[in-house]
Amino acid sequence: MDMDQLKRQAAARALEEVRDGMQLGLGTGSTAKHFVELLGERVRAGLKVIGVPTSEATRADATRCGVPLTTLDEIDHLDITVDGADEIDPELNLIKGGGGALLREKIVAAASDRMIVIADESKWVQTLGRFPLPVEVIPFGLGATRRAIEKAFAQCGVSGQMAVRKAKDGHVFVTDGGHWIVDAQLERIADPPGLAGALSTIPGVVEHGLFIGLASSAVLAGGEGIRVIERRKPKGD
Ligand SMILES: O=C(CO)[C@H](O)[C@H](O)COP(=O)(O)O
Repeated sequence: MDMDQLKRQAAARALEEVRDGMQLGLGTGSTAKHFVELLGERVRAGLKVIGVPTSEATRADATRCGVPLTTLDEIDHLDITVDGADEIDPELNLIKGGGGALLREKIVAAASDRMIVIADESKWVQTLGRFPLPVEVIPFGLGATRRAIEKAFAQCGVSGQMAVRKAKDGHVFVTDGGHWIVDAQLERIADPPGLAGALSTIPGVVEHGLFIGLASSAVLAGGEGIRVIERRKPKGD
């Protein structure tokens, strides 16, 4: 079975948790796109749900698939967010933002009663960090922000190359919020909550790709079948 089929299987498993009347956060990326497509099939068959997309790309996909959309200004909470991830550790800490949507993804996940992460098994790691950590930054004062990020890394015992993300056309990648992303090649993040806290205090950092205490469960599809890992601590701890 190829990777794309595994992603679709994980998405299909998460769809089993969706009930009539639910308000859903819709993630971004190739795995989340499978979820949106499968959800669209159910909506066309009569399921009543409403979704909040985490990116303009997902908004376009959901609209094409016939999934009705709303915003976090119109509704006061979400029942479930289903989203992919770049890395998932055994505490269900995540690295996200490979697709550049980390800011909206984190806002939507934090507004949800449950976040279900869907992925193929390759995203499961013992320690986060092999995937470059995305840090969303304000272009103004980037030099100062980069120095502050380096200082935060040093305080947390990590270091590595940082690079401003480029789009396929070679220009700087600009997020849906109009910001830039610095990708940091850290290799091994021993204390994800500590690093998340340190990055959050830097003025030019809008958000970072460490999702701590947000995922309720992870659905991992692999050659041996599907594994569902539930978070041990309650959400927010
Ligand atoms: O965080 C994300 C986008 O910002 C994605 O969820 C993450 O990059 C995983 O993407 P894919 O399902 O394509 O592997």
